[in-house]
Amino acid sequence: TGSTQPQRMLEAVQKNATKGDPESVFSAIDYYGRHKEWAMNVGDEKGLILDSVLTEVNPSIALELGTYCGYSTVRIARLLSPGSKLITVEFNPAFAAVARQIIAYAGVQDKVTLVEGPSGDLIPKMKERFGIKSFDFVFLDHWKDRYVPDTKLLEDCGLLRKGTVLLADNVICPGAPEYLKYVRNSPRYESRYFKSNLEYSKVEDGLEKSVFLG
Ligand SMILES: Nc1ncnc2c1ncn2[C@@H]1O[C@H](/C=C/CNC(=O)c2cc([N+](=O)[O-])cc(O)c2O)[C@@H](O)[C@H]1O
Ligand SMILES: [Mg+2]
Repeated sequence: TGSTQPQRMLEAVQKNATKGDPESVFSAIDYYGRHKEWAMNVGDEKGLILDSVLTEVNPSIALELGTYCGYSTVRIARLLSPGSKLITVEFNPAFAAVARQIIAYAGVQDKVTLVEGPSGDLIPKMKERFGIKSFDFVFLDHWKDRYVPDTKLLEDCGLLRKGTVLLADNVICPGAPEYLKYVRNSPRYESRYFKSNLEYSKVEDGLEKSVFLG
């Protein structure tokens, strides 16, 4: 009955997931996205790649651009070590409101700070507002034409350090061609493509993992 897709996803979580169990929350969203109504979550297949990169990096401070309903927020937060934090940025208040409820339902709210507003405005304020020196991990999953400007902004604001890992969703579908050119041609990044499929579909998509070299 929810009027928007995020609201319908929240209902699916409340109906099918177990409170405090992050795995059941993102599994309920995957079930919904695969069997009820396609949704732009990173999903279960690419989610396994996200999980493995996260486990390898084990970030103390992580950033997510584009919360949407909080699927990847929950997926990331569940793997963070005690004391580690994820800052997630979302400029649509309605989506942010749903994401907060999904994050809370999963029980990962203590690890997550959801900041409402456009990434372009918020990134320059990260240091002063959150006392961050630099990010260990960044997940890019917002509008695809913002990947390059926001990556440059993160560089210019000194928010990347030698070894920071950027992981970008959808570099094939819908595609982020300028971003691929940027990170693959820059001597400041060591980039690698992880081939997969678009969420809940057979279309090719993948994640680009780029390590900032300083
Ligand atoms: N500058 C900004 N600052 C803060 N929040 C921002 C933002 N730009 C966008 N957002 C938010 O991030 C989400 C957008 C995701 C775009 N993904 C997509 O368009 C997308 C599309 C497909 N697809 O069409 O197959 C598949 C996918 O996995 C996708 O992520 C929305 O929640 C939007 O409100
Ligand atoms: Mg995506």
